[in-house]
Amino acid sequence: MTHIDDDDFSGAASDDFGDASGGKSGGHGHGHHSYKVDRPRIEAAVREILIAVGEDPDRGGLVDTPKRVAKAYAEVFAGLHQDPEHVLSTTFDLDHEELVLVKDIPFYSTCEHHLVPFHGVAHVGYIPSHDGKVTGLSKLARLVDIYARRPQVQERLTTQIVEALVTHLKPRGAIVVVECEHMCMSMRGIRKPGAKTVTSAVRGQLHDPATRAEAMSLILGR
Ligand SMILES: Nc1nc2c(ncn2[C@@H]2O[C@H](COP(=O)(O)OP(=O)(O)OP(=O)(O)O)[C@@H](O)[C@H]2O)c(=O)[nH]1
Ligand SMILES: [Zn+2]
Repeated sequence: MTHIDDDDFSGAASDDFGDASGGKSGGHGHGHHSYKVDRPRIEAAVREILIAVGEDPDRGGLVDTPKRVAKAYAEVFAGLHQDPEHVLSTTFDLDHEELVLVKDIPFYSTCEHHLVPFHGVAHVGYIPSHDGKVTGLSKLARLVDIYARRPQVQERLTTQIVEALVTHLKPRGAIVVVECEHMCMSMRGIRKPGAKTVTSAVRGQLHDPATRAEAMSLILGR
């Protein structure tokens, strides 16, 4: 398999994400990982967890669970093996030097502290520069997924998205706002369902108060 797109999980029977970076090394920021999702290892671990919580991993409803979880993890953590540079390499010659904003991009991520989901929406905007690049709108949503499909914390998710924009599009400014509910705060622990965490990261001209206020009013205006 030479390239994995978000839609390619019909082919999840193959675990080899080895060349998902398009042959480039570096840029994925996870050089210490092997490029493979080791499904048998996940299966063995899940079986252990089932035993450890007091379940019978051999009962009918659970026999295939380790396999299912391994398949699901390969999908949920696929972003570890995907390269943002590759996604943002589709660019257009458009003479647009004003704000481009895709808002309310829904996503699911996994809290790296508890390995339970956190989910919500991301708002991703940038101001192209004359010598910078304009990319396809869907690519901004793909960028969100690449970083969401990893063990994450919300703060890092937010800054990784904005940094990828800065690095690969060289915009005059960039803004990312992420609003999430963390299941680790809803279903366990402090148990506050509905509590929302909002994080933002701005770069370049979006630091300017008027520009930032304009972006924020577009983001928050429902
Ligand atoms: N900053 C940040 N914290 C997070 C995120 N996701 C989960 N957390 C927090 O990570 C913290 C882990 O705290 P610990 O005290 O080590 O773990 P814990 O005993 O399970 O904590 P409780 O959740 O309070 O029960 C908790 O406060 C979580 O709310 C995130 O994306 N960003
Ligand atoms: Zn958590």
